[in-house]
Parts: sequence; C-alpha cells; structure tokens
Amino acid sequence: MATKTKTIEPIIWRENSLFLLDQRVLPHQQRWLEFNDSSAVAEAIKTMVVRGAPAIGVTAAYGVVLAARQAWDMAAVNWKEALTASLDELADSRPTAVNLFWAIQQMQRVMDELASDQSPEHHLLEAAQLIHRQDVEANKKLGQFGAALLDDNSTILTHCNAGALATAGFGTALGVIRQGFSDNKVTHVYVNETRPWLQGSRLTAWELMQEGIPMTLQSDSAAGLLMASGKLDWIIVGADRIAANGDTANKIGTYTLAVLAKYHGVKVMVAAPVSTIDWNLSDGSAIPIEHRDSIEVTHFNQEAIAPHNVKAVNPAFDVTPADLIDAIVTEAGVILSPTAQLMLKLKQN
Ligand SMILES: CSC[C@@H](O)[C@@H](O)C(=O)COP(=O)(O)O
Repeated sequence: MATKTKTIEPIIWRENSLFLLDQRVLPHQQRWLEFNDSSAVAEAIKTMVVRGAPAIGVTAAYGVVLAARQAWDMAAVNWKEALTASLDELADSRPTAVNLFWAIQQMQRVMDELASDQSPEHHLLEAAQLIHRQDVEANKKLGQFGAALLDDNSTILTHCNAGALATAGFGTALGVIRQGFSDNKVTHVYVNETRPWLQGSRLTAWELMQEGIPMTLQSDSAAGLLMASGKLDWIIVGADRIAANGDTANKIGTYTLAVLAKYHGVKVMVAAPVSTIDWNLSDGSAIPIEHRDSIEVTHFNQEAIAPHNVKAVNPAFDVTPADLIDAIVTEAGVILSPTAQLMLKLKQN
C-alpha cells in the first residue's frame, strides 16, 4: 500500500540556487539556507547543515553544479581544470558516507563526456536532478521491501536519523518504518536520542511525530533494558558505508546495539540504497571513521558539561560486522544473513 503522507524534502534546487533545510536548528526552527558557491556547500556538509549519507551525496552533486558554473564563469574553455580544487573540497567535507564520493564520481562521468569549450551547467544540473529523484524512488522501493519483512504488531527501535531529512526524501530506515506503519504492521517505534549530536531526539522524533507514528524517545543507554523486556522485534537503521561482505558503518552506537540484539534475539535490519555499498572494500576494517570535534561531547548547547580541558574522543561512526545483521534492504532487493557471496546479487554493473 502506498503511504498516505508527503514527507519533508530537505534539499531543493530552485531558480538556479541550492536551498538546504538547516538541520542544526531543527526541530524548533525551520530555517532554509541558500547556496550559490561550492565552497559554502562543502562547509555546510562539514558543519552538518545537511547530514545523512544519501542527503550528503545529493547535496554534493548540486555542489558540483555550482562549482562548474563558477569555473565556467572564471575560466570558460579551461573550466575542467578550474574545477579540480572545488571537487577536492567537496570530497574532503566528510569521510565516512560513501554516497558523497559516489555522487561526485557520477558527476565526473558526465563531465568527462563534455567538451572543454561546452558550457557544463545545464548537463550537470540534469545529472544532479536525476541523482536527487532516483534517491527518493530508491527509498520508496526499499521501504516496501523492508516493510514486507515485518510481522504484524511490530515494535521497532531506531538509532540516529535515517529519515527524509537524511536523504532526498522518504528515508531509508524511516522509509521502512513509514511503509510498515502505513501497512498497519508497526505498532510502536522507540527512538534513541543518539548522543552526542542528538539526531534521534532532534530529527527522528520530529519526523515521526509529524506523521503521527506512535513513538517514544529514550536515552541511548536505555536500549539494553528495552531489549531485555522482550518488547522489541527489530532494530532498523540506515548506513553510511557497507563493505562488499555486508559489514556496515553507521552512527556510533549501532555496533553496541547489534551486539545486544544478538544476545536478546532481536533482529537487525540495515536499510540503504545500493549507492551506499562500497564494492572496493572487501570488509569493514578499512572504512574510514570520522572523528569529530570533542566539543560535541564535552559541551551541551555551547555550555561545558565536563571538566575544562578533559580529554575526550568523538568517533561519529562504528562498524557492525555482517554476522550481526539479519537483513540488508536495498532498492535492488533484500539480502538475509549477508555474506560477500550473497551481497553480489546487489551488484548492478
Ligand atoms: C539514511 S541516513 C544513514 C546514515 O547516514 C545515518 O544513519 C547516519 O549515521 C547519519 O550520520 P550523520 O553524522 O548525522 O551524518
């Protein structure tokens, strides 16, 4: 059954500009920022104006459009050369989500087809808009595949935000939940607050409440107690990078949840578009893990909560081994109990 509601779209291209919904100030402010400069787009990705693997990819694609416009205005026939530094800047914005590099590569392919005296903007904009549209379509499709795995009356836990805000629209993990709710299979969703950046309490809770999906927010450390209560059927999360054997990098804390889930017999679903699979990595050990500023851990709303000068670490992602994952759900199909061999079914060319 199709879902009834129209979900939020955090990325809009309008009248030759890119607009991003500023996720740093949600849910209490809805502020749109306008971008006409690729360096500013790279900075917006770095500072989490926009976040979530597919959303970062779509944003970077539009960043390439802006970079090409700037290069053409500046250098005309040498625009390809003038563009290189901007592409590097976009690629350096965040390291873990492979969708960023995938999107830049897709755009690079289009650029390679263009002559050096050919104005690039129109062609690149078409390519970025295709990436944008295809992400929403992929999410809707994987949402249906994922929902089909749920039994009636399912209770779900999700971590971070893998919703409409983290994608071009509809969401991956929240796409499955949305579809499952629409199919009357989802009874309740528990949302981990997701320390330290609070994607769960600020973004996922907001998205689910807007759609009237019954939910309860909890601290991350409450997850073990919830699993021990026997109430939980599935943990459903998104992914930032999936290695060729199914090992999955996602928001810090996902690995902890998966280990606990194994102990308690709770199933783990990873929902992500195929563009999140990094076929170049045979397993998760080489996935680059972003380490963010420790101020996100030591401070809360810019106020120090830990002793001054305390030493703190802030890894943004961890890697869940494939053998702790029950299902990887993509728009190209579902892989149950993923292995390198089974994952090959998702390889498109
Ligand atoms: C559909 S989004 C999947 C992942 O990108 C999401 O779960 C996540 O970990 C996002 O991390 P973030 O640091 O907010 O970009």
